[in-house]
Amino acid sequence: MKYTVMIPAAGSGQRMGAGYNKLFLKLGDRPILIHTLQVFEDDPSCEGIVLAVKAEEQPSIQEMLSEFSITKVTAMVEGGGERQNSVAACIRAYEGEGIVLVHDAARPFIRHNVIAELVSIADAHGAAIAGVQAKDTMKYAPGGIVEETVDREKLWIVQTPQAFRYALLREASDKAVADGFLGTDESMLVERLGHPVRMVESTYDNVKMTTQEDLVFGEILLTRKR
Ligand SMILES: Nc1ccn([C@@H]2O[C@H](COP(=O)(O)OP(=O)(O)OP(=O)(O)O)[C@@H](O)[C@H]2O)c(=O)n1
Ligand SMILES: C[C@](O)(CO)[C@H](O)COP(=O)(O)O
Repeated sequence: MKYTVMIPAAGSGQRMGAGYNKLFLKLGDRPILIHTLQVFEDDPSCEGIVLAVKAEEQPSIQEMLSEFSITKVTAMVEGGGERQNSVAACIRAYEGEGIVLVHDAARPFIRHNVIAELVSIADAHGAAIAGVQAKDTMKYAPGGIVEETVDREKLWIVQTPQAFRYALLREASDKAVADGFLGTDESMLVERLGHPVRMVESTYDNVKMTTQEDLVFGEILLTRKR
């Protein structure tokens, strides 16, 4: 089953503390961004990549794509102030149909089998998102005061990719914009429509490169990948 992937890459990497977009940081011999794009470049089911970038970073990213022979980027759009704005720009720029995935550029270790399962479930049911089951005890503690220990058997730590029938995602994104609603993932926007979203078991190494510690884990994962 073919799909198109939308990849938001227009963040600032504040929590990484590099002083510039963390996607330019190298893992091994290439930038984080290239590791992530390569997964989809190598996937014969991926028909195209829609990339959201900062306007001022477009020239250097274009050079990076050429240097590493990433050929599947069909559109590069300007991102926005929030992740959701960047994803919305990708959604608006896409003129296709069928199944689309949204995947954080900061998650370079996504596996092909998880992608394939997400696409299959989204094709059958409209919406499917990657996640892993919580491993630690989870508590609800507003203001730092424990109110409830939540049954962790029912809790998932949500990741990307998040896969959707394009028409559903477009409707959800447009409604969120119209309502001024800001979510932290695309699933929230689809949930607001009342459409069921299915979890797909991902892997604990599908880590979002967010803070310095994640880079250490990423270098270890790279050695395992070789
Ligand atoms: N306005 C934004 C914010 C984030 N992203 C992208 O969304 C993904 C997940 O966001 P996050 O990990 O939070 O990246 P940053 O926003 O760069 O990190 P921070 O919050 O630490 O600044 C990243 O690939 C990031 O580039 C984006 O395209 N546009
Ligand atoms: C979309 C996401 O990766 C799912 O866990 C997460 O919500 C992104 O959060 P961020 O703060 O924008 O990195």
